Amino acid sequence: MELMSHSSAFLLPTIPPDHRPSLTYALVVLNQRLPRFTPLLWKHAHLHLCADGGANRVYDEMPLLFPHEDPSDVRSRYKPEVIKGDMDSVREDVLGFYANLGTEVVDESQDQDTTDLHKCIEYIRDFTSDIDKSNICILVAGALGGRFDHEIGNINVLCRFSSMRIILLSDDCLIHLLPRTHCHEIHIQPSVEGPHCGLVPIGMPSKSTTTTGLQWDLDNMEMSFGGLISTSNIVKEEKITVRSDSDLLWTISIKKQ
Ligand SMILES: Nc1ncnc2c1ncn2[C@@H]1O[C@H](COP(=O)(O)OP(=O)(O)OP(=O)(O)O)[C@@H](O)[C@H]1O
Ligand SMILES: Cc1ncc(C[n+]2csc(CCO)c2C)c(N)n1
Repeated sequence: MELMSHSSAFLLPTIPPDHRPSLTYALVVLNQRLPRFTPLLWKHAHLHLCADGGANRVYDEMPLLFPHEDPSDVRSRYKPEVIKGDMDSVREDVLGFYANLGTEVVDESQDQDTTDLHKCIEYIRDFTSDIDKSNICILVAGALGGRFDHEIGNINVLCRFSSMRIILLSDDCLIHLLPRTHCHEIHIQPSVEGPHCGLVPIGMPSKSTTTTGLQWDLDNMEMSFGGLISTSNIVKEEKITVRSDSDLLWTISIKKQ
């Protein structure tokens, strides 16, 4: 089975040049309070999208993260390339401001069956070549905490686009999928993440999951919702390995520095 490597190096000020896998990052900003490290994610990303009301957050809150700078300087520096959604949350003044700077606005108000995050992931999927697709990692800022229907909708996007690398982020933790098609190596960045972590089967029970590097490792164990899931686990080594017959969600805490 093919190996898939994961690392949260995007939370470091500079990504080590020899870092593997070498990925291209895209950032999607949602309509939730911006995580404090959003400027760092922005710097690492080559493409920046706002999901509908996410544009209000960039406009209103990016300047608050740079209290000593002129807000208009900050706003022109953090200009999204795309705003996409059903346009029921983004304010007219914000839309006008970014449209004037050249941001592409994609109005999908006719589609009331998919979320704004879903629409943004489709944009990235459809405008990325097949070669780039395997190299792209989508960071989603503001995806967790707040309204539970939104949170679970965001997690559902991980499952609907299970062949893409998508990482949901809040100030406190991150979540991504470990598809059952691969075995996984997770390279922990101890300066910025851990030690709390969890592994949760999603979609169907797991008959067999095996891990190394955790305080409570699983050895060919069954996991299911309503049965055993691994929460409040602790990373013990800098490399965690996971192999499962079911898709799993991996979550790890982000350190407050
Ligand atoms: N409280 C929240 N928790 C998690 N994600 C959120 C939250 N609020 C918004 N989002 C995310 O940001 C995206 C854009 O938010 P926005 O408020 O524009 O959505 P919306 O379509 O207006 O939702 P609704 O009509 O249900 O309020 C959503 O699709 C969702 O992914
Ligand atoms: C069964 C079902 N439940 C809820 C919605 C509503 N909905 C889901 S995504 C979305 C867009 C949010 O920007 C809206 C309004 C639906 N269409 N179908």
